Amino acid sequence: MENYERLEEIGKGSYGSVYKIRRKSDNQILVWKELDYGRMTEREKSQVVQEVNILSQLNHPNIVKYFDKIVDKEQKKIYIIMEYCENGDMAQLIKKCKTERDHVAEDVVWKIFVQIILALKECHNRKEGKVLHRDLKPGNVFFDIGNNVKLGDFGLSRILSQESEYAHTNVGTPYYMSPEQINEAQYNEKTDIWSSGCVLYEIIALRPPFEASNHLALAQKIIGGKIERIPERYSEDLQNVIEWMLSTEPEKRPSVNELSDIPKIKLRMKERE
Ligand SMILES: CNC(=O)c1c(C)[nH]c(/C=C2\C(=O)Nc3ccc(Cl)cc32)c1C
Repeated sequence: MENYERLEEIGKGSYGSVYKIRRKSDNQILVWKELDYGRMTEREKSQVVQEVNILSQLNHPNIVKYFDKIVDKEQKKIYIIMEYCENGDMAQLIKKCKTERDHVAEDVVWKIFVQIILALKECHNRKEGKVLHRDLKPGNVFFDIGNNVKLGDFGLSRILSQESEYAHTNVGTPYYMSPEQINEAQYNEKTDIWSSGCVLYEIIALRPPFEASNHLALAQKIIGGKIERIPERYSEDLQNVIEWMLSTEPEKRPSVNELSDIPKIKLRMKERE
């Protein structure tokens, strides 16, 4: 703790607050997610261990970098130290576009989309067992100083060990919940594909693809599978990939590898190599 100076609170992650901090040794600006495990159930505690374990193993330019963790036994707090993303999260970008009645240019949408796919590829194609993020939403997609996309907050993530191909605990934010999660069926990496389709839709339409005033009506819309076309200014290509990702049946959704073969995505992935 003494190695860092805590600066202002900048956000609320799952289970705790995110603070901007300064590492005294080199004045590097980082963040820590402060978690009060004193009030956590055993399950929640093991989830935190899982989060730190997963984050420390994932090393990719489009996933927030994990640096260290500090456990304060007296205060019963754990601090997860990660990289600072100067330009905040995508929820703020969407809010800004809405207030300024502005739209995200199609080219920027593809750039963001490609980086989310690259981050998901790192998670889903991991040889030690695919990692499901499970809580993809605009509030968990961050931008660094260069506006590079950083997938963050693996607070609800899960490593799918080889044998158990499916997970079944029900978590995640209602808006972005997939049909299979609502049906309490089993789900796998295609659930992340669904929620990244929701995120992509929201960057474009500046609202989630499925909205309702209560969970039941929302669930009916999500299972109903009707999606309003994205604004006319955006291409058929974009509309088609979103519809593909938001297929009600998980098997019909593309994998990260199938998404990588879409010409407009393949092209931009090559540019980033
Ligand atoms: C108003 N808050 C912000 O603009 C903001 C900024 C400048 N950074 C953040 C958040 C993070 C940040 O900067 N790095 C992070 C690493 C992991 C997680 Cl879960 C969150 C962050 C936020 C929410």
